[in-house]
Amino acid sequence: MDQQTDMYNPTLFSGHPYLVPQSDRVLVLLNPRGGTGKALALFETHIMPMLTEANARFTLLVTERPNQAYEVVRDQDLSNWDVIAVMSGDGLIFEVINGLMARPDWADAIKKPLSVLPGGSGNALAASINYYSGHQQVTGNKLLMNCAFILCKGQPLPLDIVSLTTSPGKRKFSFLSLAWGLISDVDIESEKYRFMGYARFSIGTFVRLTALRTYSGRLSFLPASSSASETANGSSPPTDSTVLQDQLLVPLDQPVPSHWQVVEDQFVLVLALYQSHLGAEHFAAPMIKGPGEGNIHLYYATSRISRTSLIKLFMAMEKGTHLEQNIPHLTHLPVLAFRIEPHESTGIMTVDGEVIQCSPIQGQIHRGLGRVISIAQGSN
Ligand SMILES: Nc1ncnc2c1ncn2[C@@H]1O[C@H](COP(=O)(O)OP(=O)(O)OP(=O)(O)O)[C@@H](O)[C@H]1O
Repeated sequence: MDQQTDMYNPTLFSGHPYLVPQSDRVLVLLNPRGGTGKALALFETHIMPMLTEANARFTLLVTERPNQAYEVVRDQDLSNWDVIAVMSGDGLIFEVINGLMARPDWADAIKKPLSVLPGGSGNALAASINYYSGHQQVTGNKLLMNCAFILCKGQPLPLDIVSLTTSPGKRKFSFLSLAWGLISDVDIESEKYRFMGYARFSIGTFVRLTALRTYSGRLSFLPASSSASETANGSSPPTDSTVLQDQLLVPLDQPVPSHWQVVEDQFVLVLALYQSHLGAEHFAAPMIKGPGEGNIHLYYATSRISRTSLIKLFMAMEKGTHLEQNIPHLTHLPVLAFRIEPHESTGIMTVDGEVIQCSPIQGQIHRGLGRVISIAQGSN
């Protein structure tokens, strides 16, 4: 579908019947402060008419503070809802996934279909779902309309989730990325240009490239070409089902298993990405064709990379052609698990665009643990 419109117009979708089952009950969680702060108005003018047309019953919950969405999905009876739609940037989706994983019945709860309606400045999952569903790369209201159409016409597909550990018992569940160095610096330092919307990332990249930083540390990873069923210590995975088991990992205070690869260097950037888009115009992993393929795409650049190469990288990333450029000192490989051990605690690390403390962290992918509404290629 390559139709795009700024305004809701039901006739545009004639021939594509709305498939939201009439009985579907949708909980819409909306962050009114996301992006340029227009999410609520856009919901009323663009999304509500589509949901009404689709006979979907929805309840709108406008969040009033950080962490509210986390608490709602952690504490509420989810049987009231068939779909949880999140109209926000990636930050609120992160809250929802972590709220679902904090429930005693997490294994069932995480299967609740999510739907993404872009309403923030970082809309990477929305852009990825838009791509998987066969749409052209678009931004702003066009992306929003495509995602609303996907909510109405799509189906729940498996969503990969990466379990991240920073210290014993301290876990986060991530649907998008772990970044250290240039990419997280730009993401966070450009917050002050939030009023510019998505342009904040271009300005932030330019500013950071003029004063490039390097970070010293150790990066370890388990290439995807290794046997996925192999556990970290060769034994059977633990059977305790009260928590999600990371059978590929050993505790952070122990050396990584001997079949992992280790790189010790000065890094300009490290990025572990598990969706196609890092932002609406950052087509960073074009090889990912669906939300549940089961690989982490690991990129890293060492301090030997030139500024010219970095500019080339970011420019080509807009169209997803960066891997065709053979950029020196940039490595890409699919992995199942990784560990990052910064030598210093200075620097910015982000999980799904949210800042975390810069300290040792490791993660492994759980293929198709969650579910997200998308349109599988070949199914429409
Ligand atoms: N009413 C609110 N006021 C302030 N913050 C809120 C509110 N509701 C949710 N939040 C918080 O705002 C954070 C960022 O939201 P979101 O990701 O939706 O927008 P964004 O513009 O893309 O921001 P970012 O680029 O920082 O991810 C979320 O982590 C959430 O906790």
